[in-house]
Amino acid sequence: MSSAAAPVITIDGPSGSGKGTVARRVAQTLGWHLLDSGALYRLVALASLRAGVDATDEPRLRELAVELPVVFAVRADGSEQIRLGDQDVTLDIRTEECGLRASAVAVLPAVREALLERQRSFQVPPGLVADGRDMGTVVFPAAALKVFLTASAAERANRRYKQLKEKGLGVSLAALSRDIEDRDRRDSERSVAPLRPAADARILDSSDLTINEVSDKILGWARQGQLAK
Ligand SMILES: Nc1ncnc2c1ncn2[C@@H]1O[C@H](COP(=O)(O)OP(=O)(O)O)[C@@H](O)[C@H]1O
Ligand SMILES: Nc1ccn([C@H]2C[C@H](O)[C@@H](COP(=O)(O)OP(=O)(O)O)O2)c(=O)n1
Repeated sequence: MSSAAAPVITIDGPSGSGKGTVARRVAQTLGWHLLDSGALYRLVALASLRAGVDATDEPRLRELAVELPVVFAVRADGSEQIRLGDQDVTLDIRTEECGLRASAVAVLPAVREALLERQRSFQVPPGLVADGRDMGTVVFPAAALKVFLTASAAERANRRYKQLKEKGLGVSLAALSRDIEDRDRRDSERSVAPLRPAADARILDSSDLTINEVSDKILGWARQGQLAK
């Protein structure tokens, strides 16, 4: 099978809707590859913060995105590790500071363009599950199954609050709710690749569903579409 023929499932949606968690589960169940596209934007954000590059300096940010020395690795205990050069940045990219900066650099067309081919290179057999904002609309418009995962803003803020606390990254719920609102607005209102469902996406509201229920629903759609047994 050529790599272009490898099937893709896209899961797009706003922050805290559960995309990353569910994409990982679906990929594991199917034995497919995983693309956490948000991690790439977060890595550009972190690299820019560390290099003292301004969030509006499009030419320098583009360079950082082109050069990004990222390695998605698995540790001996099976956990995932994200490296930037020889530095383990798995946790550093998950802070709200990095999320907000990622949302800011993601507005810039040159940054998005610089990351496009890198994202498409993940489409290899036996298949790919890709999560982000524009996976179904821009990066993989021919994906076999497109899901747009949502949840109420309050539920998403609560989830993110618990998640960051578990990781030892302290933040107040009120500040987090504001950050999520800001990010929702910026991600949805930008002119290039805004956050919105593809015309052929299935919309799934996870506010009252467990992680298992969401994963099973998507796997059911994959089976209906003959993508899985
Ligand atoms: N359906 C769900 N019900 C309850 N918690 C969830 C659900 N989906 C995800 N979560 C939790 O919410 C947090 C954010 O999920 P994550 O997958 O990182 O969201 P996203 O990638 O959309 O930002 C994680 O701690 C995850 O375990
Ligand atoms: N495909 C993507 C993925 C992320 N982004 C931008 C917009 C998001 O606010 C940031 C961070 O994305 P990420 O998916 O890691 O964020 P959440 O886990 O949903 O909070 O990057 C994007 O513009 N396009």
